[in-house]
Amino acid sequence: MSTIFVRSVLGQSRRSVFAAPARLASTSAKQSTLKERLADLIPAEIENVKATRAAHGKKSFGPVIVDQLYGGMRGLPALIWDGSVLDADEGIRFRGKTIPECQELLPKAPGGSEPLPEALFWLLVTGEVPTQEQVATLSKEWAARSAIPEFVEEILDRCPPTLHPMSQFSLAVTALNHDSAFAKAYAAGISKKEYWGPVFEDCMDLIAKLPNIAGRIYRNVYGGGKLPAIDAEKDYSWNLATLLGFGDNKEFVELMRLYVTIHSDHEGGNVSAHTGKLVASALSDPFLAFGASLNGLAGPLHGLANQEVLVWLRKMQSKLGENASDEAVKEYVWSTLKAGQVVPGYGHAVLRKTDPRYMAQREFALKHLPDDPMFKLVAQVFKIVPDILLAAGKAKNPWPNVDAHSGVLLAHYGLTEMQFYTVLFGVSRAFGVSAQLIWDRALGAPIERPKSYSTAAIQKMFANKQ
Ligand SMILES: CC(=O)SCCNC(=O)CCNC(=O)[C@H](O)C(C)(C)COP(=O)(O)OP(=O)(O)OC[C@H]1O[C@@H](n2cnc3c(N)ncnc32)[C@H](O)[C@@H]1OP(=O)(O)O
Ligand SMILES: O=C([O-])CC(=O)C(=O)O
Repeated sequence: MSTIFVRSVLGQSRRSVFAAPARLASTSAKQSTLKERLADLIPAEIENVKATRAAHGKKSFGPVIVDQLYGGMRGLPALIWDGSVLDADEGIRFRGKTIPECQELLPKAPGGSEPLPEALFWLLVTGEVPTQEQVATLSKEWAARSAIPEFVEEILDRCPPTLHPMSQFSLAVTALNHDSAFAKAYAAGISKKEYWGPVFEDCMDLIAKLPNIAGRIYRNVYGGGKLPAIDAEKDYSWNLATLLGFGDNKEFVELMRLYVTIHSDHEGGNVSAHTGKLVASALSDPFLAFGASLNGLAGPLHGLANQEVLVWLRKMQSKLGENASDEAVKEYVWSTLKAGQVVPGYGHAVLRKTDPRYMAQREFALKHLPDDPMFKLVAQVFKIVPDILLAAGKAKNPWPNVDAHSGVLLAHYGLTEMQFYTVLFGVSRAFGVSAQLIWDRALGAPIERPKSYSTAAIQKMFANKQ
């Protein structure tokens, strides 16, 4: 447990569960399951939050300026989420750990070198690095929960292949609400204090069922035959890769482990995470909440950008041919801007440096596919775009984000269907949203309801106060 104490107004010392660096779960938790470990941690964190609110609840957290009301609430401090924090220059930390630290510390598959997403989920939920055994137990538990109801299979089978994979994904996830443990428990009159238990069960089911949903969408839309069964002896990413038809490619399986780990969470305010939190604050169950997250992730300024990047690169390639000169690429980038379009994969609402998720994927490419022509184009664009965005003078961040790199890795291994890419992002984002929903219910987070103002009210408020 943490060594950092928060002093409450009652003068009692409170332990902050998550204030100290993550430590090995084995030292404090023996071999408990994730749910048992969470049950241990919740009471102390409830007290920690109470103490923090008692000590600081009435203090100002800085001014709000009118531009923030009109400007997408950029930078407005408005949410609490301990699972991950985003620094504008450094990028994301999961429970205090950078991506390279996660790559080093989290358990890996036998013979693998990328972290297992199971371990990342344990870290997000508990703040602790799990043991190899705890991770293996989680893989097995997810495999055991992986089957999707027949009627959800039928919904997917009835979707026209022309329906975007993200719409199919959102439909299927929403329909899982049919068997929600939380919705049933709520209808039966569960006490507020117990909410987190069935929400945890729903989140475990949600994550577990996503490979079957993603695999079915992929095979329905793009062909590829009957969906194989989940193998309970294998990890989540191996199963995901296998259901997509790429399980026999070890490098692709490793890519899935890295991909699902790094796309999982990006603090609380991004569109998909915040949407899930908002919808669940009305006590909609995790399937309804995550369905809504997916609908946000499907927007081109958010998760769909990974599809848009590859579409844009392919268009560039077909116009300029392979091995285009820097001058030709520059001209192409300018033509995108002059047409009033964004350069997909560049810029960010918070980041002001190159996204470390981009760098992790670049490292993967340098290790496994340094000569891939499309990777070379991505690297060439990386050299060229930032200067152009700076010269154009609008984007606050000219550097690449995570979406600038993911598509080229997937395409290298033969997953060339760009419209499917955001589904994989969604599988990963379920990890972060789930961890957040579990903690929100454990800590009794209330329904969200910020205040909106009319422009007339703003004008009246500041009339004669120039
Ligand atoms: C997983 C993720 O969600 S990562 C983000 C994925 N999205 C993309 O890659 C799409 C391209 N990027 C963008 O559209 C933006 O940079 C966003 C949506 C990511 C961030 O938006 P904002 O926080 O509003 O960015 P910012 O404050 O820098 O925007 C200022 C101006 O620069 C423009 N701008 C920002 N990024 C870009 C870009 N990549 N290309 C062209 N123009 C850009 C904005 O459109 C805006 O123009 P406007 O004043 O005419 O409205
Ligand atoms: O943080 C954001 O706003 C967008 C993003 O990169 C993510 O959600 O992964």
